[in-house]
Amino acid sequence: MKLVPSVDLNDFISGDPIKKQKFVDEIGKAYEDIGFVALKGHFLDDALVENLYKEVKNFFSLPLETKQTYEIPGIGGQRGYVSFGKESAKGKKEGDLKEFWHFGQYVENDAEREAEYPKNVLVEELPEFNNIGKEAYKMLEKTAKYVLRALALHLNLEETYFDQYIHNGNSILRPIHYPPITSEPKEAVRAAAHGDINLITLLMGAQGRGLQVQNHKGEWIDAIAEPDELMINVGDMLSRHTNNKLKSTIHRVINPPKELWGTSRYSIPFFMHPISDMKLNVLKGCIDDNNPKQFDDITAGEFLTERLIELGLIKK
Ligand SMILES: O=C(O)CCC(=O)C(=O)O
Ligand SMILES: [Fe+2]
Repeated sequence: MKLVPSVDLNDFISGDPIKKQKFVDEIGKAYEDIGFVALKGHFLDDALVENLYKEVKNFFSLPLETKQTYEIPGIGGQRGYVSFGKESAKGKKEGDLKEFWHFGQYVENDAEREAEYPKNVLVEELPEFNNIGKEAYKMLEKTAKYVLRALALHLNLEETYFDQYIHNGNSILRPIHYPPITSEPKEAVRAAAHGDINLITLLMGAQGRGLQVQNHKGEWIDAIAEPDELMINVGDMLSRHTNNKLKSTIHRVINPPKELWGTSRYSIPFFMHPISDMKLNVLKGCIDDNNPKQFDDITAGEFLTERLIELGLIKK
């Protein structure tokens, strides 16, 4: 049984109103149910994906001392390198078995917003890593914009409702390396069960086994995408904003069986965040007698800070 539904973004941008509506209905239904889709027809071409993986592998292969020169204190790991074991899922004390990098927004024509965000960190040893990261960031952001337009229509909002909040938004592209496992990990896993913080997440690299999502019955389901698909899921910000009509599904990355401990896993999520002043207050259209308002009013900025403290990335 295929458990994560597949959709094709070409339907949405085809100009054919019937196909467009079909996409809106399919993704809307999937997000009210399992909270995940596998999406074809995104804006990353094969060469970009291949080069991105090559550069990401080059970066994580650098000596630890070199990588650590890019670990910047005081910014909650929001740009540059975060070393192995630093991040733990909300409520968990063991660190995840991963190291990662963060590319952030390339702000256009807004000095105030630019001053709000930490600067992107450039890797001197790998000029192409910086260039390809920026290109992938832009293409994932563009893909996410169309997905959010479809969701706006599903929620009976203006199609471009989210555009104002995501332009120059606080999105993050996070290449992750889960290194080979060299000793009994005990309680630690590659990524402990969690919901994502942001509006939506676009994940490259869910082709191999490892990623699992939890269904309504509490069962863990393998989420595996085709090589040309991105896995796209709802995050907690969008779930709050829609009064949990759209579901932010708990997911995790399990450790491989012992015979595969020697292999690395690479994955590259793009966390689509809005600008920090977006109000995540529950939309009026998502409240009714059967589903009264479930969440307090909060801005995206306040919510993010709360969660980064819980993840151990910023200290109180
Ligand atoms: O590595 C993966 O496949 C998923 C990672 C993930 O869920 C996350 O970083 O939020
Ligand atoms: Fe996640």
